[in-house]
Amino acid sequence: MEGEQQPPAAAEEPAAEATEQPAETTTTTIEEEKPAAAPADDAKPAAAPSTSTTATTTTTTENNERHWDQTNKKVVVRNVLKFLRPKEVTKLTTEWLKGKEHLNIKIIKTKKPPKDNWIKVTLEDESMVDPFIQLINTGGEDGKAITNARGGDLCAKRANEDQRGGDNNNNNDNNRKRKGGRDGDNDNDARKRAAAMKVLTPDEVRDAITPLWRLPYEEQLKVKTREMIHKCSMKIIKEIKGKFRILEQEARRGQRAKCPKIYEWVGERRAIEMESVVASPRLFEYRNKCEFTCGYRHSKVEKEEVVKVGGEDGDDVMKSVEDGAATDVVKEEEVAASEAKEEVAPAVAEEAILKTAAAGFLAQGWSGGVYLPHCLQNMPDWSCGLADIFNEFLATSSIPPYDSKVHRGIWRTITLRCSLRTREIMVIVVHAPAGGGVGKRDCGTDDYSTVFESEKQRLVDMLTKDAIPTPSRDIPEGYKKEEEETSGDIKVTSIFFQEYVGLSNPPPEHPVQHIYGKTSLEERLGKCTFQISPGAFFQTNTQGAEVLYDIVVNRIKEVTTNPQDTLLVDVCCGTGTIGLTCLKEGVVGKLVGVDISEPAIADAVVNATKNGYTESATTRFVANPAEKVLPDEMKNIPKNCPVVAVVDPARDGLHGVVVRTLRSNERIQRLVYVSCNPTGTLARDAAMLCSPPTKKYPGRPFKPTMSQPVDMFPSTKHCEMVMTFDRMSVEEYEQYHGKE
Ligand SMILES: C[S@@+](CC[C@H](N)C(=O)[O-])C[C@H]1O[C@@H](n2cnc3c(N)ncnc32)[C@H](O)[C@@H]1O
Repeated sequence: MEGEQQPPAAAEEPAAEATEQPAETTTTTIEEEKPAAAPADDAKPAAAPSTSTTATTTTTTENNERHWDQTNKKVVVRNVLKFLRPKEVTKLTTEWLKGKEHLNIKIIKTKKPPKDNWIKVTLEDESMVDPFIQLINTGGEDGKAITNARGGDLCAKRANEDQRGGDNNNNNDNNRKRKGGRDGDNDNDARKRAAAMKVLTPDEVRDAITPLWRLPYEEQLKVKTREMIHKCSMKIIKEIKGKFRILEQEARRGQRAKCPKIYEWVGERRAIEMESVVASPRLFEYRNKCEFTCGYRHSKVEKEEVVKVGGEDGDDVMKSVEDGAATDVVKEEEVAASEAKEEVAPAVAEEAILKTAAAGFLAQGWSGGVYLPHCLQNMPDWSCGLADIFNEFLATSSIPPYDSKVHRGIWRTITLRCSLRTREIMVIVVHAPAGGGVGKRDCGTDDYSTVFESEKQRLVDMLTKDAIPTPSRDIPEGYKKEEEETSGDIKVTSIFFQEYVGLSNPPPEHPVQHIYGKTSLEERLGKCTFQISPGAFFQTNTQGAEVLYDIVVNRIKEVTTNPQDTLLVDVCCGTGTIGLTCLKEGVVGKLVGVDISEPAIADAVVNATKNGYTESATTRFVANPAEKVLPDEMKNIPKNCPVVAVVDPARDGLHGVVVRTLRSNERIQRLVYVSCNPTGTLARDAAMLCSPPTKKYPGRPFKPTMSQPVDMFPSTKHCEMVMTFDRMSVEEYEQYHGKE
């Protein structure tokens, strides 16, 4: 997430600026090379079948394996050349296997970041991993080495043993060599580790997670408005001008007939007028979803209270003399034995830091341990109260937290979702298999199968037996307790466990195991009620979402002269929130929603009925990637039906096919783009929507006509944007491009 720096699992949260997408291609077998598929993110769920009826969600772990991450089938091959195109990557990997058909190795996917010299290869089956590694590292039976185009040796390793291309095992030999290469590097590493081991003060935690917290709210809004002007509207104009320049160059080279004159609006001083950021109705405790990482909390201990216990290999293990609570500390060292040697540099060990199993935020990366949410103004009391329960549980659990560096341990993340309006709380506990994470030891010391079920039950009891405790908060001055709209106890009403072996976070449709209470959360937003399943997206600031959706409703209302007959195409519709709100507000009469997430679409189908839309002619929800189904969905809309569109993609923005479809369907005169990444992917997509037509992006261009930022995350740098695009008129278009 951008400013807020929630732990990594928050799929819908703003994260770092969009980075260059690695080239990822899918091939089938070595004999039969299929054309490269569209780039897709590793973490993206597989395509779901198109459906207009209720999409059922698997709520058991029976089929877990089907969905599990393919970590065990992934190999990282290093020392390939940089800057290979997807086609070249496919060609290269096919060449590796040429003449080796008898080895029966099948590559199903490759991933190659353009600027790196490694390729991550996914094999069809785990049994192919060792022969493949052997082939790359030692050559074929003919003894012919497999090299890169310059004759350099390639080096293959299992992805879960490789640091940069796979994960984070610091014991990587290559790494050692690199680190040991220069003394200065070692010093730097030690310094970095020492800095990482520093225990942050509450102010420093707030600086890391809510970096604008020191500014009065009015100032925060000004900072965000300026950021939107410079990094969103000016960036879009720069990108559009860049596209004109490319067209000019192509025309000069004779690659196109002519280049149109630059559109007048693009050259204007304030080509995209940016409105001031609309304030969030709640400034504090606004989050309805909190995600905690399980790990170890670091706290300084008085030196007199600590004896250093020399581990077998001289490991620095600290033990509290006072209460004899060494077990947790020692346990962690056990779980991350090899890592601990690297982690605790001698200078650092002197600092006497006690580590206690806990859940919270990684305010300074994994090495710095987890920090409690109690000092953060945006965290509601209920989430801190639940964190207290989790911390009591973890500190007394015989099962350790997961260590993502060595992929060992069990408890991974905890997601809490709450509706203050219905007083319901949903808890989702993500854990590695009870038998051990992917980095488990052969000796079985990571196997917690015998105690896992009883520990699960103990946690459920702790979460549901009594009222949520009132946490003791450490909030700075100026914090005003928000007034609640409803009263009464807030209770944990549903609990899920989710087993996951992958290295990152589970995709939305990864199966969950329902353990307690209701199977979904109910939230009220505007005039609608929504069911939310564990894997479905929902805006994390409920009152902020009402402001956001109001703006969208008004932008749509402005152009629907005949609302009852108008159809809204809601791309990335989630649980149907925007579309159903528009129906309820009477600004459109029909709705087609598309979302890649099956659980979200299953919710959307229920939500349509919940809010009074039972007719299939009124609502249709499709569970599939928009790039796959939108072209046909658009074709199926009756010719005489007026259409408006809203898109609300995740941080990686719209797929090129979606931009092309929206752009080329000139019956869409207005497009409302809701973006959680206005300085990144919105700028990119806006330029593709507004530039002169090309073969790839045909159709009269759009123009941005209103840009309304909305603050959904006070105290953080993040900002949501509603940008309205209107189709350029035929007359204006002809001024630049002549008559068709
Ligand atoms: C920011 S959320 C918006 C959801 C909804 N509009 C709302 O406000 O609750 C982005 C949504 O995009 C969906 N998504 C991600 N990739 C997609 C794709 N390729 N096609 C369709 N939907 C996608 C996610 O599942 C998620 O529900």
